[in-house]
Amino acid sequence: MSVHIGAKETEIAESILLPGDPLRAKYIAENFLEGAMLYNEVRGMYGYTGTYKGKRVSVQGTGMGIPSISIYTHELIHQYGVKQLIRVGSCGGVQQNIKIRDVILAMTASTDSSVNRLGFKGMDYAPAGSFELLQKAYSEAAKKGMDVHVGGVFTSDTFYNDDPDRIKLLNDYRILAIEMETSALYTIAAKAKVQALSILTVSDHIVTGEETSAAERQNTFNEMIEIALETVVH
Ligand SMILES: O=P(O)(O)O[C@H]1O[C@H](CO)[C@@H](O)[C@H]1O
Ligand SMILES: O=c1cc[nH]c(=O)[nH]1
Repeated sequence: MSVHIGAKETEIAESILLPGDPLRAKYIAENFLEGAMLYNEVRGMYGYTGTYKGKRVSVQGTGMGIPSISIYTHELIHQYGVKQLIRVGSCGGVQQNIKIRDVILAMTASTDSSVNRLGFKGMDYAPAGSFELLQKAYSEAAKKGMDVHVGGVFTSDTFYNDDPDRIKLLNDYRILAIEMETSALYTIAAKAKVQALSILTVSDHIVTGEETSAAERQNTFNEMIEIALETVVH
């Protein structure tokens, strides 16, 4: 057991999917994994281990924001020996060519969080996803005929932000979408020398205000989940 995860040492697989929402973890376990066993209920942050196409895979909710995902990834890597971490999250589209329901593979994650600056003695660090996982995810998506966007995302410490200049700035620098965890995931994984990737579904568009319905979200989340699981088994 770790401080926030109630699993025994051997109950978590080396490859894990990380949704922010614990109920998305339950949904993935119940609909995509065979023989899924619930290993964590501490704080309602569900974690399950099962198999996908014969390979042992876990799925763990991380909560929202950098502090929360940092706790779970730290414990998963350092106390449970997890080696491959794939976030399966939602995000807000920024560029005009990004449409709701699109899937994004996050190559890099810029951020307004000061966590990395504190750790890097005032210097800027460039959090990047695992090239191997990115390449596999891209090719698995292509095999399924799914169009995905690949590029930089922005990890924000705030969900509600009404500064209009911020969106223009992100747009000018070709940021594809905003979410709240990837910068921390990539930084923690890099230091621990393990692989990480964020696969994101656009749930709403920050500029146009378009939104998905709950049913639409579920179906498009399925595409992202399938890409993540195929990436893990190939
Ligand atoms: O859908 P998840 O994975 O939680 O991701 C996004 O949704 C939450 C905000 O609603 C933040 O955690 C953001 O990163
Ligand atoms: O706009 C959005 C949508 C999902 N997640 C975010 O962080 N922002």
